[in-house]
Amino acid sequence: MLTEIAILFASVGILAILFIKYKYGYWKRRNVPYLEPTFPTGNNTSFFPKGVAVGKVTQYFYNEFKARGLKIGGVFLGIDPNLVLLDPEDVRTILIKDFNSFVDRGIYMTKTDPMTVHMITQQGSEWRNARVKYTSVFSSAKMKMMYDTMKQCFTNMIPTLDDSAERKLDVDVFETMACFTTDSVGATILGVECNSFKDPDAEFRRLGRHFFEQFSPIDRTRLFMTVYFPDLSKKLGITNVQKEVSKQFIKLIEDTVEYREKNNVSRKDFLDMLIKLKKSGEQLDMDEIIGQTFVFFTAGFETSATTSTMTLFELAENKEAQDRLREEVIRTFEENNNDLTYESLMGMKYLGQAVDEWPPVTTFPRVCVQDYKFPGSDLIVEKGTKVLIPVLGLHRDPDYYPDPEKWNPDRFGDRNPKLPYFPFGDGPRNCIGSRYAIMQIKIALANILRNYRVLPSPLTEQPLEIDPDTFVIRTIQRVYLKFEKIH
Ligand code: HEM
Repeated sequence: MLTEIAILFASVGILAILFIKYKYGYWKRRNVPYLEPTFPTGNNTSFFPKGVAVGKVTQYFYNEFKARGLKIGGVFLGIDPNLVLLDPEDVRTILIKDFNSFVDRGIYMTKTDPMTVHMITQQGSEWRNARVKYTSVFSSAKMKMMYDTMKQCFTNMIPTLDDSAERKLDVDVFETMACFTTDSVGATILGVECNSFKDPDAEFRRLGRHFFEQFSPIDRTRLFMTVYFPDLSKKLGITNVQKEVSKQFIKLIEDTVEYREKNNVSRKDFLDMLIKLKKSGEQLDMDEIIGQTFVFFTAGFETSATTSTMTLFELAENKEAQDRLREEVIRTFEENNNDLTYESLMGMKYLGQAVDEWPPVTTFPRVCVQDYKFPGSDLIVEKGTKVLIPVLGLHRDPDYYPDPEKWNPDRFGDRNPKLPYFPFGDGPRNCIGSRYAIMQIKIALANILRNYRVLPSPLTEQPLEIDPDTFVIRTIQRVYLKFEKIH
């Protein structure tokens, strides 16, 4: 009996090794230059990624292939082959012109958890229907409608910054920006007052922190499985959202929708628009409301908080740029009767350039949905192949952006549109929330600069390094700054 069990194990082991070897032979068989993978993570360097997708490692892929003079290269994430595109023209072609062959992202979702099913992960016609439905929710008219609410949320930050300025405290900038973006997203999307500044343990801030920063060994194992073995994970119904986060968020949304429907409450927020869509006969059930509001909440606060944090850090290090930006802000306020309208905020040129210098996303993927031949090449990309856009690699390539590590908003003064720049993706599946994000970041930066001088803090350990495990750029070290009130 023991011998038979040993033979069974040995056979399964040998079959598994042969299967993995076969999978790792994919790019060789297709004659595509590739990086040698190692089981189980393939070419990813991060064993326990903290999120849904790979991150900084894509810059390494980009640099490796670029050093070999290549325009495309093959890598493996887990055992799945991924094609890395280096040529900005190829990137634009698949995102825009030949979008129909690359509609999906292939980011993990499972129907067993509604929190994982939303616009980022939806595929094919399901995604198309959602995109049509929600495009109007993000129109510039709707942004203007939310502008005052967002501006109001900024005032929540003032007592904290005033107090820190008076007591000369070092401020944890990401935490402060995340409290603002959480309040703002909570108010404009869910119509709730999050009170993140008043209560450090406020429910929504706690949820956001939990989702992006706190992973138990079980959560990490789930993330490992869903990133490296998505097909098996799907069969097993494994979710990549922490159970506690799911439970709390679902309850919050269900209770709010039920309350509003029962009491006929109408508000100027996204949830209200979704409830109205549901009432108007659109196909929209509670699971969909949960998934979409969850992605608006998570995509809405973390990325904007990162860009705001890093821009403030750079401004503290570059006094001249800070003074120049403050001058523009004060002039704009003065020209508008000491107020800041939506139009005047969006019209500030140097502010726009400063924000453009810190795009927070490292990469985004596409999946080939029908066999595709690249123009001017013999390569046929097979249906089902994942394609990685190495955004960080492209944005920090000195051939396009000289001295790329130096923060220099002037490089966006008269940017050549041919240069690769994909902070919000591109084409029909670009970021639906880009207007919202820019408005939110600009409100924070303009109002801070008008009221405070931002200074470096000795508590920030430099040089700052990007955490390799995250998909949105996060520094390993916390960023602290000092704020000095301008009277
Ligand atoms: C600085 C802030 C932000 C950045 C840098 C950012 C970046 C991105 C990127 C790179 C993509 C993928 C685009 C592609 O595949 O072509 C994306 C998609 C998306 N983003 Fe954002 N985003 C930001 C803020 C927001 C906000 C505020 C929201 C919503 C409130 C949002 C909602 C979404 C959604 C729903 C998608 C999926 C769109 C689709 O598949 O149709 N994002 N974002």
